[in-house]
Amino acid sequence: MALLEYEALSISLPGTARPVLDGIDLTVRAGEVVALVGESGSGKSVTARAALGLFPAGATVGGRVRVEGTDLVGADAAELRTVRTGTASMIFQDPRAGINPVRRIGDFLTEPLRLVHRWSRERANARALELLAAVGLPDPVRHLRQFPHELSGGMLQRVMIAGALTVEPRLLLCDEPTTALDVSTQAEIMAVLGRLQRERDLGLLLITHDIDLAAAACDRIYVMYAGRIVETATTAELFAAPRHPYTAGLLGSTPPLTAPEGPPARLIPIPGAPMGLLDSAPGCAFAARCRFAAPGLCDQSPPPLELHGTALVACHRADELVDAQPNTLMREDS
Ligand SMILES: Nc1ncnc2c1ncn2[C@@H]1O[C@H](COP(=O)(O)OP(=O)(O)OP(=O)(O)O)[C@@H](O)[C@H]1O
Repeated sequence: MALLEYEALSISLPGTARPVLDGIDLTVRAGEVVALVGESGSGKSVTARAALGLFPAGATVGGRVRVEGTDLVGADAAELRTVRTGTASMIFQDPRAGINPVRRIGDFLTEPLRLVHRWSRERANARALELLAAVGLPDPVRHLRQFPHELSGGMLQRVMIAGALTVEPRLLLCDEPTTALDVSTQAEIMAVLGRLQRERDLGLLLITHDIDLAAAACDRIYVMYAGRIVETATTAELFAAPRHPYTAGLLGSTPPLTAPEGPPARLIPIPGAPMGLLDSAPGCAFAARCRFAAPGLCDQSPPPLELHGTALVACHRADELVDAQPNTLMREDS
């Protein structure tokens, strides 16, 4: 049984032209690190929140989201509580938005343990101290008494990671956990997450717009566009041979983490803009921005997510493009 499993999850909001999520299939196994990558507005955060049974107000929800077998679509209050206070935890982009500025760090870390799990103050404090040390904060005893404004953004994100781990979850959902931080702090936070994931054998779903960050941290990558998964493969396969033109576009529009030898690669932005919820297309949602779109095919019917080689790809032309090198797929002028 998968730790986290989405099966044809669809979410629609009233007054929109297309679903926020359209038939999402995604799996995270125990101890596995998986990324969900895509541009702003593609539906990554809505997908992550669904793993805690959090759906947008007024939404129509279809399909399944199972956490250790419990389906959160239509789950009752007791099932949701078990998942949210035990199995799964979430870390968000902005640590200051997730913590009460007038409560001490110690209260933030110990209250869930004392109020939900009925731990004694001593036991909860001991656990908080252990976790503050585990996330690499220098003075756990002092930090327990501090207020959020006394810590830097990077230190506070470590506190949020400690908070997410208080109940010993098996699944950690990380929604852009480093986007609000400077570059060197980003690397430190990713290192802390990686170490804790390995030590505790956590299943981890990393939500990010940064495909290089995903590659550095993850075993497998799902690429999302306009509410659909357009490609998924192991990180090595995806980077060696991206099969969807959007994946290739993402790879070509972000600077590589490590500089290759020779002159720096030219970065090529993906032309056009992502599709909003008020726009819809009868065919592939990426067709209007895709230099490989075939009139009469790609603009007519949505491509299904199908196995091409070892990757799942939603592109009508995936087989024709399979031999194209990533740089050919990305070049504007070839
Ligand atoms: N609660 C909500 N009510 C109405 N619309 C929503 C709600 N949550 C998300 N949306 C819309 O759903 C779409 C997907 O949003 P989502 O936050 O999942 O995107 P994202 O890929 O995480 O983008 P970003 O990286 O900018 O956060 C957006 O158009 C957003 O405006």
